[in-house]
Amino acid sequence: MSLFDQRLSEVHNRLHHKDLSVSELVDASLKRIAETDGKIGAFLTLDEEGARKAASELDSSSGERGLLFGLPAGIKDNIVTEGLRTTCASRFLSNYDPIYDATVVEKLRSAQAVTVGKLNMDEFAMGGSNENSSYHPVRNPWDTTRVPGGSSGGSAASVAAGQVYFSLGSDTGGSIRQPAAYCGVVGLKPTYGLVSRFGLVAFASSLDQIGPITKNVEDAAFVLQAIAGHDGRDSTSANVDIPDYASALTGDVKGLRIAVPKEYFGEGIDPQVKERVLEALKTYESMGAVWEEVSLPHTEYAVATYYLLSSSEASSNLARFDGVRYGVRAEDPANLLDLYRRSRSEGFGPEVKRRIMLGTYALSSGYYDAYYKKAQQVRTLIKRDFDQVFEKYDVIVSPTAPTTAFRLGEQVDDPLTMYLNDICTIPASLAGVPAISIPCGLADGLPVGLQIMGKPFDEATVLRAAHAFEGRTEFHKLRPAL
Ligand SMILES: NC(=O)C[C@H](N)C(=O)O
Repeated sequence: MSLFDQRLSEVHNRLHHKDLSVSELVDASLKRIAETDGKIGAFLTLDEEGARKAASELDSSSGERGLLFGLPAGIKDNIVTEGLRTTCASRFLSNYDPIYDATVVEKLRSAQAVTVGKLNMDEFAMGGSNENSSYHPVRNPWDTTRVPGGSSGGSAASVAAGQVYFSLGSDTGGSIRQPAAYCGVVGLKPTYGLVSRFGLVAFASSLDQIGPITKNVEDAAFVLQAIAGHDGRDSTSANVDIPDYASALTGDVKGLRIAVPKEYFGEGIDPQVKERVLEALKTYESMGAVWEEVSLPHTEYAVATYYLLSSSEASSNLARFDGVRYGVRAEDPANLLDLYRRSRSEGFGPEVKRRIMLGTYALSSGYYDAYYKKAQQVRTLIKRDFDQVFEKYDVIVSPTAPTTAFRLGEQVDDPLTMYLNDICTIPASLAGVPAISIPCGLADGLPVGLQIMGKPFDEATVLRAAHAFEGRTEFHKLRPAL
């Protein structure tokens, strides 16, 4: 068993008894990356020197230990790290070394985790396969001819490949959960506002959330504990009490009321994926939970609503990349307009350009009411569907993605098919509610993800339900043969 397959409590126990050092943990991470990343491509930047230095400082430190003491972590490359290159997997930011740390990075440091590097992703988090990285694609550790999902593909693949103990990803419409499902790991998108977005390069500000990717639910609870909380530097950060998530993991789901929305089991859902999810519901039944079919009637509009709103917000957020303030500047511009035009044409990849154009169109006068405003109204209807179901039920369960990981190249020229992969994850994003993906079995040797959605700020119940399932099953222990 690899060091990173041990539970956090075991690792901490060994560190405490000096049977293991932080330097050994970091060396194990760097060695595994050196051995496997040629095949996977999860990392864009490694910080070997910084990680080794942090490890030796922790080894010689005394006093109370942080929650994530000594654990090697990878960070998605759209979360800024002081002095450590942060590219968002874009050519535009190929020379960007931030002058500050994101709040989550500060929080990881104060919890004493060790950052080993920055993880590959779809450019500016736009994509569901990681093929939109301007540098190189990520490959799925279960089958390197397949995609790891996206946009946090590097974050999910690095945990699945045992390169790091945990990682951080970001989720706008499924970018933590779908890659976690494809790579057979745990991925949690918190309630909008629970985790600070300060220092997350904005894609769609009303949807973006940072969250953990881990090998098991208990670790997800610990990482969430470390990164959640109010931050005055993010105006959308919620000022709520943060419960002790680990103490919610009781293993007990007796009487838990599970809603199963029929719209998530229709056309386009792979029969084997459906089968695994129905088996998971039987497992819940055997533990004393009760489930019933419900309807979330506006589900069919979710994908269109999301791509209108997220592209509109992206077109506005990405206006800051103009070759003047950030990023690579076009050579020898004839005038200011030429500078803008060529810097943006050369800096952004095709998918980012597509979204900027879609979003600019949706926001332009004359079309605003028909597209952007209408989409905002539909978003409210989708949110209401959730509110109504949560009046009677504690959680909503569905597949995380309609299929398992597809092959590289299979959908890259077909943006619409690519967008439809988000059908199960987007509604929770639009409603702003928490959702986790956990492994629930294999289909033709590839991992299937189970999605559990919860009430706003009720991560504790989501984690409890996910953890109880893990206690009854062995799926989270399956590892790819790399
Ligand atoms: N960013 C996300 O959450 C993933 C989604 N597939 C998108 O491209 O927008």
